[in-house]
Amino acid sequence: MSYMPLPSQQTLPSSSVPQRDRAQSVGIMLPSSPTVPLLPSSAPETPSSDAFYSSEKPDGQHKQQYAIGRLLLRRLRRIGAVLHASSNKRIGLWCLLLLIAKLLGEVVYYYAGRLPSEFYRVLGDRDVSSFYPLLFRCILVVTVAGACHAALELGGGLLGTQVRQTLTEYTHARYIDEKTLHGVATQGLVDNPDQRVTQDIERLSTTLATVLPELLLAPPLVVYYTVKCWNISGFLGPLSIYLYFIVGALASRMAMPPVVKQVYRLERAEGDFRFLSLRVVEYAESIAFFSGQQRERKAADSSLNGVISVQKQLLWKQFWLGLVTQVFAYLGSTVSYVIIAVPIFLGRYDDRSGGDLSSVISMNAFVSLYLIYRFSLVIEQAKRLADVAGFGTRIVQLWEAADWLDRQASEQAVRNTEGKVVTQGLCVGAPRDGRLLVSNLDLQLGPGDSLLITGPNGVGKTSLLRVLAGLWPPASGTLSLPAAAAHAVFFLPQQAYMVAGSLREQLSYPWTTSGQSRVCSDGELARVLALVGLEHVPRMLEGEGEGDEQQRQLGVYDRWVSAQTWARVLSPGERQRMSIGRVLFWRPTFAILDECTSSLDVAAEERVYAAMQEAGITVVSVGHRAELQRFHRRRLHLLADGSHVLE
Ligand SMILES: Nc1ncnc2c1ncn2[C@@H]1O[C@H](COP(=O)(O)OP(=O)(O)OP(=O)(O)O)[C@@H](O)[C@H]1O
Repeated sequence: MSYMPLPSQQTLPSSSVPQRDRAQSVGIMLPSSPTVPLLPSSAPETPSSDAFYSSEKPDGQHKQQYAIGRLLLRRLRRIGAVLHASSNKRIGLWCLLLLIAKLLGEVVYYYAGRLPSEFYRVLGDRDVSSFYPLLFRCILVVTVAGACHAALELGGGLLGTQVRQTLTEYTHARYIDEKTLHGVATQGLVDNPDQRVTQDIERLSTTLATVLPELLLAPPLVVYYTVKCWNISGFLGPLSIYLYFIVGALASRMAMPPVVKQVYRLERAEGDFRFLSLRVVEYAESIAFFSGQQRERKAADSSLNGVISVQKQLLWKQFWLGLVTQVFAYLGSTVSYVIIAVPIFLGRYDDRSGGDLSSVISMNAFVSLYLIYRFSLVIEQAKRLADVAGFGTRIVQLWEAADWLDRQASEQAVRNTEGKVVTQGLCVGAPRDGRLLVSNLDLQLGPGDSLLITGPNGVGKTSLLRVLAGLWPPASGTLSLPAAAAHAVFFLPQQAYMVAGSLREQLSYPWTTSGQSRVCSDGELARVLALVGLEHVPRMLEGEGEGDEQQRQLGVYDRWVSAQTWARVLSPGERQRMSIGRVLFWRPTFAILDECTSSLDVAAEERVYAAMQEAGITVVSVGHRAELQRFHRRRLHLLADGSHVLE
């Protein structure tokens, strides 16, 4: 037996403050305590992104603004790199087709733009013989323009879906993995991750599909029309248009950052609002028992008010941005008059008269207006770019949280081939306030060394299990886990998780471990169900899917059942038994059980523990009942000051 007294309120000496700053700087939300080294030393050095989202001015420093701009660019570049590296070749194909349609559309638009001046000339000269061919050309041009427009819409939509699929699959691969899902959920690294995956990626993809062709096509068209404009009015024309563009771009650049921040804040507020609505449904019974409807209604209204208020602020920020872009769009036509006026007042067309002069003026006006239009289109993209920046930031933050957790994972767990759980000087800290929960734990558990962890509420039992399961990093010390952990260690939380699927899938969840699936007979499943006292469940499912011919043809173990139905028809105790059934099905070397029998009566608890013992599974349990001790060879008692007693 070892006993390690420690002074109370002890905290861990650590170098976590700069690490925390660095993680927050990439937009990962971390607990405020500076004492627990949750962050890796290799986190990237970036400016504080808090300034990026909040409405407060980032100290008014240009340097910081510049750094935030660089951070934003880096994040957008990362999205570009993911799309570029993707095996989804259709993205490139749709991009190319979209560009071709856009280019064709521009050529047709150019010809359509010349038609009025030609009509002026033909009508001015009363030239009937030229009128009909011109009319025919007009119909042809309009038809091709319509086809190009429809093709652009289709191409844009298809490109958007391909981009969405690629980014979502990449995000799934980064987010739904061994560590990230749990880390993001329990450490609250980013807000509303579900919304980032489902909504933000969709919005980013749709907006990107609209913005990309405009921006890609802008440079060659601008060069082409600059040359044309130069021919009409000399260098003064393009010069005044370029000046107009530079002032417009600078003005919209100034109005854009507040919109980006606000888009980000609105997404967050929307996510919180949706989360609240989901919770009301999930906890409908608790709310009904407490008669808490009034309070829930108030909370829902208040969350809605939050969303509306941020939405209004966004509308105002967009108003200023819209004002700049629209004023510049309209100013463009005024600039075009100046450009047309210059050669006229210089007397360049003095030899022309009547219809001829008006057709030349109309043609020149079109060329200069078109150049201005191209530039104002670029300025107008500012609003969409602000959306891209806001959504993109939220998506990449999730990837950055995954990167950060990956680095933690690679630093924390060593694997051993002896199939043991070994800790040396292991310290566990509370994530939020940095309190030391467990200190200097030296433990060696081999197969058969079952351990019961006890201690008062909130002392750190679950936190220790998370560290032992390799889900959380230790604050300090070393941890060695059996190799091929997925097969060797099973972790059961207190709240049983019911998946959507058949009884076979429910019991054999997660269907594969260490990349291997297990084929099992109905008889084997019935045996496992009997061990945990759920032999009645197949009978309960006999009526399932009655109206569905396909379902009825399936055996009772294979009928599909929704997750809601599972949660509704099984009591909390039955759900816990089902979850223990999975352990008996997979027979891992170690099962780490976090009060996962809390809803079972004493007899049922003893029955499942006996079954696990018989199956040769070594259990590491957290539990409060004294009866549990006889199923464990060792006991670890945690004390509130971070010390422990190991027997
Ligand atoms: N995800 C988290 N984020 C921040 N703080 C946490 C988190 N999980 C646990 N804590 C804090 O760490 C401390 C230990 O919690 P833990 O759940 O490990 O206690 P426990 O001994 O398992 O409690 P109980 O007996 O009630 O289950 C608590 O003060 C808790 O508030």
